[in-house]
Order: sequence, then structure tokens, then C-alpha cells
Amino acid sequence: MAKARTLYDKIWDDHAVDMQPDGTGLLYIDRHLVHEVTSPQAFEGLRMTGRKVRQPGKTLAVVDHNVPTTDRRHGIDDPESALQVETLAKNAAEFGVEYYSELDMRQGVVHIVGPEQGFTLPGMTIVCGDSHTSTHGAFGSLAHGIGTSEVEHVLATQTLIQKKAKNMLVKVNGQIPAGVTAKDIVLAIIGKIGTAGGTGYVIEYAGEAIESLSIEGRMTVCNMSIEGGARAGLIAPDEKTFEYIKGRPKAPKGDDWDKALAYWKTLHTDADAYFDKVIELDAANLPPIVSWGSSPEDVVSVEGVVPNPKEIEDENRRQSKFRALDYMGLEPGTKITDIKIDRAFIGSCTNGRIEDLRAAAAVIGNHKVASHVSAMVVPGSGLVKEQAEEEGLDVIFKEAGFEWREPGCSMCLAMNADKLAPGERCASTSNRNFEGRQGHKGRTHLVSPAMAAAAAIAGHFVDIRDWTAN
Ligand SMILES: CC(C)[C@H](C(=O)O)[C@@H](O)C(=O)O
Ligand code: SF4
Repeated sequence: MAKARTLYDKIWDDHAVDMQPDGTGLLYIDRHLVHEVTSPQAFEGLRMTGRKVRQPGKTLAVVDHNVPTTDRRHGIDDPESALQVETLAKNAAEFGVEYYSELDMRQGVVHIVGPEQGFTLPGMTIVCGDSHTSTHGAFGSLAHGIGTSEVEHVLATQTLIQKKAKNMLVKVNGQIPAGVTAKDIVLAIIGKIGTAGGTGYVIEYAGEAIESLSIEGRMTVCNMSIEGGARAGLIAPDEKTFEYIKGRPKAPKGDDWDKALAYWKTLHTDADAYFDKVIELDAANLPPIVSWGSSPEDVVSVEGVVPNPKEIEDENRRQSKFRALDYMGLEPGTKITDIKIDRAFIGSCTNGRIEDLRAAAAVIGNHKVASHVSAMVVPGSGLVKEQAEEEGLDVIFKEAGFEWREPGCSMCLAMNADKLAPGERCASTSNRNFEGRQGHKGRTHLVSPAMAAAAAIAGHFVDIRDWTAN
């Protein structure tokens, strides 16, 4: 009988063009996403050696990190960002790659754009010079970030040299309580396994709670796999996945759809497949989560207090957590709900999809953003923005005092005009809270969209389970 395999094993086997005795493989790559930050040298490398893009139809380029999120019809003011964006436009045109400019409705954060266009499909190998490529694993694909030299390799050959990772299962059991979201689940997982817990593994997320998530929620979970150290995260595709994909511009049609569907239905882990590491979590016990430090593993329940690192045995670790407290300007024992914020950011490839904006808008009611808080909502793509406007969410946000912006990475990272000032504290729906991530000396607290919106209104963190939109 054939050996029982995990979903990761199956996708790997279906794409390995060559395997060396030491476990190094050459993988065929189905989809390559390209953005302005990690592609200039790769295209330059092709140019210098007179090579072409091997399969331009399997490559999609979009600008996201450097674009301003204010009106950009009249160009980009910052010369460095303008050059970065212009370079991608030129490279895409020269090498025959489809490109969504900052003025294209389909533009947005690359990891929101791929699924939206049906470019991301189950069972595929998907790469991008960006660590949050793991997002696409929500469709049951093997998706991960690559470095710039690998971007060049994939452009030139449509293959990638890889060593196979180990298999890890993260099983989230039980029903997700009201007020708790995919973001809280993934923050809780990282809190439990630590930022190195997934190192060397591809994580498969499974269990009742994961199955009950929408596709958007599954993307939020897979997105942050990298924050748990994993190479990639994936979820077996099901009816919800197929439903999401059907009819998207680049999804297979007619006979091709039927054939694809038949294959996609085989994409699940066999009953007796072996996982090198298994973690279980009960969703029913999860509270809304807030990060307190400068690592995504520094998380605590919204009902809790800022922890005291003095009990940590390992000296290096203890010191790094004290440093985090100092950076964040927090005292151990402070109630999370007593922490005041200056800014709120709702957006990013973690939480910039329509469902996230709906969740944030739903807590507003007649409330207004607190007078000392500046808050912004940045749709993940032009299509998310259009959908939100059709539903009137933009009006709800603007009337409450939130800024309504153009799509892009925005304040998820300080690579464009959206930044925190030194010392500013932000409730953010993004995925990273490293020192300086949202601006020099900026202080980031990672939360779900509803928690960020409620904090913007209250002026401090609140337990969303006690909140009423009046
Ligand atoms: C700029 C890019 C290479 C980077 C990444 O790889 O993730 C960015 O998207 C991030 O989120 O830090
Ligand atoms: S939104 Fe943030 S995490 Fe996502 S690709 Fe952009 S910078 Fe990276």
C-alpha cells in the first residue's frame, strides 16, 4: 500500500522535478508574484545575462509597499518610492509580465491580489520575494517567501531549489467564541509555540475551528505562519475554498474547472500520515488577544496585564523581554485595558480584506474616534475598496473620524509615507511588532480589526466582548 502522506508531502511530490540524495529538490513553480521591493536586482540579473522570463503567464507583478495611500493620480512625491514603483513598471513591460500599477483597480497588497484574481489556486506551488506569501496556503497550496536571488532563478527557470521541510500539525479544536477571530487564534498559536516554534516545518492547520473559518480568516491564520518561524502554513481546501475561487478572473473555466476540482478534492492529508510535531489548541477557551512587546510571541489576553519577565529563567530571554517593555514604555502589571493608544491602523495582508473591514465597521455604530487618536483604514486592494464603498463602509468610517485611504501596505511597515512618530502607540491589525516596524521608535500592539476599531473609539484597549455599537 502507498505510504500515507500529508497535504504538504502530496504537493511536494507533484512538483519535484528532481530529488538529490541529500533531500534537496528542484521544485516546479506554478505561480510567481512580484512586488517592487525584492524584484529590481532579479530583473537586472536577467538583463545582464541576456535571459528572459521563462513563463511570463505564470508571473504577476503589483506595487504595494512603496505606494502612498493618499491620492496618487498626480504621481508619487517621495523620489525613492517613485523610482521603486517606476522600476517595476518598466521591468514588467520589458519582460512581458502582467502588471497592476497604483492606478489599476486590481492593485493592492500582493497577497490580497493573488487570491482575489484566482491566480492563487489549490495544490499549487506559489512563491514571491516576500515572507507573507504563506497567506496563499489558505487555499491548500504550498506558498512561501523567497530571496531576491531566488526571484531571479524562478523568473529565469520557473523552478526553485528547496530542501524539504518537516511536517507540523496545528489542530485548533472547538468552536470559536463571539468576539474571537482568526487573528486571535493565530496570535495565540504563536504565543504558545514561540517565534521559533515552527522553524524547519511546514504547518498544516486543521480542526473544527479552522474548518469553521471563512477563506478570509484562513488567510489571516496562514499569513502569520512565518511569525511562528514556519516555512509555510496551509489548510486543506474544501467546499468554501472552491466556492471562493469559482468565477474569479484567472480561475479555470468549463472543462478545466471540472478537472481542476477533481484534483483539488484529493488535496488532503491521508488518515495515517505522519507529522513530526503536533500542537493542539482549544478555540473555545480563547479570549481576544493583544500583543504587549516587540515580538509576535509577546501576547496576552485583553483581560490580562502586562507580564513581568523577572520569572524567566533564561537570562538572554529575560533581558530581551525587559528591553521590549522598555521599548514599549510599559510597566509590568498594567492592565491591558488601561493602555492608551495614539493611533489605529486597520489594513495589511493580515487583515485588509472585506470581512476585516466589515468587522471593524460593525463596532462603530454612532461612536466617534477618540479625540486624541488618529485612525486609518486602508483597504487591502482596489477591489476591496470598491466593495466596501458599495456597502457604505467608507461612510461609516469617515463619519466616525477614520481616514479612508487608497490600497497598499501602508503603515504595516514604514516604507511609505504612513508611519508612527517616535513614541506613538498604535493598535494595529498588521502582523509584525518589531522595534521600528511602523516607524522609528513606534510602538505596535497587534490586534484583530474589531479590537483596533474599538480601541480607536475608546482611546485605549477594550474587551470587544463587552462592547456595544450604539
Ligand atoms: C519588504 C518585504 C521583503 C517584507 C517581507 O518579506 O515580508 C515585507 O513585506 C514585510 O512584511 O516585512
Ligand atoms: S502588508 Fe505588511 S506584511 Fe503584508 S506584504 Fe505588505 S508589508 Fe509585508
